[in-house]
Parts: sequence; structure tokens; C-alpha cells
Amino acid sequence: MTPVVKPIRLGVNIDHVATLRNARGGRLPDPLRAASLAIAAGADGITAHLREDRRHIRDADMRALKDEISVPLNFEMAATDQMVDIALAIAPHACCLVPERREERTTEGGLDVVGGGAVLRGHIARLGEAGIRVSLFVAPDPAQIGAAFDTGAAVVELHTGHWCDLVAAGDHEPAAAEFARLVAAARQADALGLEVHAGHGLDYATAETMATLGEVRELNIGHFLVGEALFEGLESAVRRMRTAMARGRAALRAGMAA
Ligand SMILES: CC(=O)[C@@H](O)[C@H](O)COP(=O)(O)O
Ligand SMILES: NCC(=O)COP(=O)(O)O
Repeated sequence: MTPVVKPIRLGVNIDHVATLRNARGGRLPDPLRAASLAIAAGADGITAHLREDRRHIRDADMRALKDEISVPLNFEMAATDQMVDIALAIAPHACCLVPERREERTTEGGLDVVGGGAVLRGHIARLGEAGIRVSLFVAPDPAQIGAAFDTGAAVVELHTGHWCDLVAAGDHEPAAAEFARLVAAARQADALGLEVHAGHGLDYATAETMATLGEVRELNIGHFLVGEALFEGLESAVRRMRTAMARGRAALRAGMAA
């Protein structure tokens, strides 16, 4: 009997709508309007990253999203006491703990769960005790996946940024090797009972490829979609992304049936 292919969700990250808004210090474009349009176009969830330097999403944005949107809110944040306190006050559906370095242009690596120790486990416990689903944003590294399981977090989000950069550069062999790491990490995490998400740097083609991995249940995508929205509108870009992901799942089913 052909195994059941579980659905895959799209989380739309609206950080960079706030980047454009903050460029002039005003109210527009409104990240909440972007979230509403993304949801109307089929987004299963909204993701927003409240960085310590508030370079894009601000505290008021996160509060407005929690109060107004009709789909789960995935609150991305650094693993700090301050951010945990803010997350507990907002009470989103989920929190994704990501590494942050002030000087970084974008999220670079995955969370060092292996080295996180009792402090990280304390943050995870505080969030979990409040009923918030905790996700750890990690590189596709077996040790990090195993450590994530040991922390009691429910979800790992696999960092696809390095793979996407290699694909974009046309470095085919290194890209294939990094994709193999993502495949192995997804299988390892799934076998441990962790829910598997993925994100960072994804576009239509790489999202379609990620959707061929049955273990992957959610893709969080932002920068590419906001860029495409400048040319074709956010609703169109989100619909095209959903279609690309559906093509990936269809390819998975076809492979299973063969
Ligand atoms: C964790 C992650 O991949 C996203 O939140 C990404 O960080 C987008 O935000 P930045 O572009 O500010 O890194
Ligand atoms: N966690 C990944 C995310 O939320 C969006 O990352 P990107 O698509 O903006 O690179």
C-alpha cells in the first residue's frame, strides 16, 4: 500500500515588508496588510522575526499580528530571557528560536543546540509550559538534530540557506551534497518524532524541491516572496508558491506509486 503523503504548510514571513516600511520611518507598507493578503492567497501561517535590533519587525507589529490574523503566528526570536518574556506576553501559536549576531545581514547559521545547555533548555521549557510550540532553527547537522530532540522541543526548522546559495551560484555538486544533508536531517528528525520544517532563502524552484521530502511539513518563506510581490503582487506570489509546493508533493506521490 502506498504510504500516506502528509500535507505541507506554507508559512509566509513578512519581515521585509517591515524593512521597506522602516526605510522611511512611517506606517506604510503595513506588515499586517501583507499578512492579510498572504492569508487570503493561501498562507497557512504567518512568520515574523522580532530581532533584538528591531531592524524590521517591531514589538507593535507582533502584537498586531497576534491580535488580528486568523492563522497561526510563528514568532521567530533569539534565545534570550528578554525575548522569552516578550513571547510569553504575546502568546503566539509557536516560537522558533534562531541564532542572532548583531552584525549579520541575515540569519547565517543554525542554532547551536549542542552548546546551548541548560540555559537553552530553560527557555524552551518556559515557552512550552505556556503552551507555545517550540521550534529550533538548525543546520542539517546530525548532532544538532539529536540535541534538539533531547531539549524537548517539538519542531526543528532546517536551515536551507546554504543549499539555496549553492543552487543560486550554480555550484551543482556542493548543492547536491548539501541537499543530501537536508534529506538525511529530515529523516533523522522525523524518525525521532520531531516535526520537520524548513526555511531561509527558498524560492519557487527550491521550495518545490523541498516539498518532495515527505518528512517536511512546513516551509517558512519570506524574502523571495516579498521581492516577487514588488513585480506581481503578494497574493499572486503566494499562490505561485503554493502551486510550486503542490507540484513537489505530487512528484513525491508519483515516485511512491511507481
Ligand atoms: C530565521 C530566518 O531564516 C528568517 O527569520 C530570516 O532570518 C529572515 O529575517 P532576516 O532577513 O532578518 O534574517
Ligand atoms: N525561517 C525562514 C523564514 O522565516 C524566511 O526566511 P527567508 O525566506 O526570508 O530567507
